[in-house]
Amino acid sequence: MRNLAVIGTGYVGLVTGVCLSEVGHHVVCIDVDEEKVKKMKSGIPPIFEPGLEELMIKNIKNGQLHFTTDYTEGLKNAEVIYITVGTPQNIDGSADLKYIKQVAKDIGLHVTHDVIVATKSTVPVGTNELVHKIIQENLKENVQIDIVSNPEFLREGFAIYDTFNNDRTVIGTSQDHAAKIMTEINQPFNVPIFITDIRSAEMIKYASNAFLATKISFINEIALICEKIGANVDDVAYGMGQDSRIGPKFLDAGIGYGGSCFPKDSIALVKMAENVNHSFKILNSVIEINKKQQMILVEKAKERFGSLKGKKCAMLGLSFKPNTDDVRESACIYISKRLIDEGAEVSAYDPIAIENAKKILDSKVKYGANMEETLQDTDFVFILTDWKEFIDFPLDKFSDLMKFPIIFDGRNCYNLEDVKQYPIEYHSIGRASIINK
Ligand SMILES: NC(=O)c1ccc[n+]([C@@H]2O[C@H](COP(=O)([O-])OP(=O)(O)OC[C@H]3O[C@@H](n4cnc5c(N)ncnc54)[C@H](O)[C@@H]3O)[C@@H](O)[C@H]2O)c1
Ligand SMILES: O=c1ccn([C@@H]2O[C@H](COP(=O)(O)OP(=O)(O)O[C@H]3O[C@H](CO)[C@@H](O)[C@H](O)[C@H]3O)[C@@H](O)[C@H]2O)c(=O)[nH]1
Repeated sequence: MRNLAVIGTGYVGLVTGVCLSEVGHHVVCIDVDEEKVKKMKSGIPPIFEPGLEELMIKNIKNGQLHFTTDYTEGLKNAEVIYITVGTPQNIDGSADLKYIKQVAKDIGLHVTHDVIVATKSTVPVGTNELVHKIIQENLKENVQIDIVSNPEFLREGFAIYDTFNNDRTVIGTSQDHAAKIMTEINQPFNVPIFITDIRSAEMIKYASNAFLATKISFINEIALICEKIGANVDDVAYGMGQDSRIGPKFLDAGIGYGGSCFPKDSIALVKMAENVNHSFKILNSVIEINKKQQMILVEKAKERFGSLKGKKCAMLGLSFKPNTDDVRESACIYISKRLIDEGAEVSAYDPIAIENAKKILDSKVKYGANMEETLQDTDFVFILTDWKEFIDFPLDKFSDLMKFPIIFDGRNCYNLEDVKQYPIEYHSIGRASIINK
């Protein structure tokens, strides 16, 4: 088993550190955020991720997992250093590499022995070469630095499961020695390993996210056509997904994709293509379709009511998808703003993301303690996230709590035949509306 350092403890860093310690490696996680490190040292994860806390506490207790803000201490024995810091967007949409560059400099300044540096952050093609250059420029000792691109494919909400059950691990390197060590470190996860060159590994990550985003925008366009021609997009997606060349996943029509990855990575890939004089037309359309799709419920509500001025809306679901408290690029940000601009009153509820939402949504948004309180006396509901709590909510309760239940479901949470049993007006995505008085 190896001594490893993980720099950055966001989703990727913390999950990576915890899972590597779980399979027996000795891991030190380094972060510049002192508050966060203090919390993690006492076993409190700064993010909500099913199963993470238990594994974290277990491995801290058995001495496999440590946290520090000190690079000297953190890198002292590391045979592999993982870089997992954020790569947010610049104003023009390209990837902002300021955290990556800072980390590369700090590795150069602190490392005193031969080491492999593996980048897990999503970085534009060529970045690992830049990381190598910055480390070399700052080295104080004559040591060997091997560079590896090791992109991360985990999904929030399934991060631990994905680490142990991923479809592939990608290792990009030109060094046989580095490929051998990285393969050995990853062996306990039992995930197929694909070794390639650094640039291809970097591109695999962006191309994968862009392709998944494309599937989502494609089915959302199909949904809009289904509504106009009287087909049911859920059945269409099911029928398409039966073809193994297409596959059933990522064909759920809805209010588009959000989160910390697809929106930023798709724009970053467009920019990367522009830098080599290629106009990435499909991906530009995917992004444009997604922006439009995020507003689809507002358009439906405006069509239904004429004006939203003075209307009371209950917004259910604030995280960008279920099983996470992450609200980064969640559709609720744009939808609530538009509702307020249209003069509507917005009450909102989410099982776990309210505190994060409060930090970014307009102060005019009011929050309910539960679904019942949020729905009380509202004119219409927007369902933005397919939380199990919403799917399981008894449909008759909508009529009990609302003046007259008008539901705009952005995630197709309910079966149309079930809805027909209740006095509910129901508008969903890519399916016929139900007007039951
Ligand atoms: N979130 C995901 O599900 C996911 C999945 C796959 C890939 N990625 C990619 O992984 C990268 C990280 O994403 P995230 O969501 O985990 O990031 P994040 O922004 O949530 O966390 C980054 C962490 O790095 C720390 N940090 C910043 N500068 C540092 C420094 N100089 N030294 C030490 N720590 C430092 C921050 O304090 C923070 O804790 C991004 O490139 C992202 O695109 C994310
Ligand atoms: O059929 C679908 C599938 C997803 N979504 C939406 O797409 C977004 C992203 O969902 P998901 O991919 O499950 O979440 P992430 O945690 O953002 O994971 C993506 O982004 C990560 C960061 O790069 C990658 O590591 C993962 O492989 C990739 O799935 C969410 O808003 C979902 O609601 C749909 O609208 N329809």
